[in-house]
Amino acid sequence: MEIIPTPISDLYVFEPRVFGDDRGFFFESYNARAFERATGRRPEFVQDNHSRSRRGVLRGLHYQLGCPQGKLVRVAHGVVFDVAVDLRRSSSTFGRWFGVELSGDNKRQFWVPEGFAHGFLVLSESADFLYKTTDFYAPEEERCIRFDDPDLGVDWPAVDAVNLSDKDRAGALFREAEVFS
Ligand SMILES: Cc1cn([C@H]2C[C@H](O)[C@@H](COP(=O)(O)OP(=O)(O)O[C@H]3O[C@@H](C)C(=O)[C@@H](O)[C@H]3O)O2)c(=O)[nH]c1=O
Repeated sequence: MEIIPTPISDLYVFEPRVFGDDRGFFFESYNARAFERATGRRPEFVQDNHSRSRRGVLRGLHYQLGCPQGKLVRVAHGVVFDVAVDLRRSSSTFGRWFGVELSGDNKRQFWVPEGFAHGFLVLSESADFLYKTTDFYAPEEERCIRFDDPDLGVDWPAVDAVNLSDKDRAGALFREAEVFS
């Protein structure tokens, strides 16, 4: 597994070693030892999630204020632009975002630890998005920041139309959002 550091501390992109042969391919989609070597952590993942979205769907930018979740995310089929925003006030990169293309072809994974907001935009006809989380879903703790917040200025790839849930359309401005210490 290749570890690709990012300009934001604790945020990593992983590229697994893929073994292809005439049957197809094999790769380890999670290995606790390799994860610990890369991040210095061996979290207990308690939930695995899978969503499917059409082209132009944008889910985010989401986080849980209480019960914050670290998320190890990947795409099994399709292409997305995946974004994490540092919401840790004490961080030197507070308010900065980082984005990476994740696809069924590049098999890249993105580790988004607790203290970040997370979202993605689907660039292919559809995308199957899979992720492991370090805490359980806690709807009362869910928060959403607008994907197009002017202070964050995330440079999303252009799509014909962005498809948002009602919840995400009502996302907060970054400057008014509750964040982490
Ligand atoms: C996230 C989640 C949703 N649900 C339910 C609630 C709701 O009825 C339905 C759809 O929920 P949402 O619209 O919140 O799903 P979605 O917009 O896909 O939410 C996800 O977005 C990405 C970007 C993340 O980072 C995730 O942590 C999560 O917030 O699924 C669960 O039962 N468990 C869960 O863990």
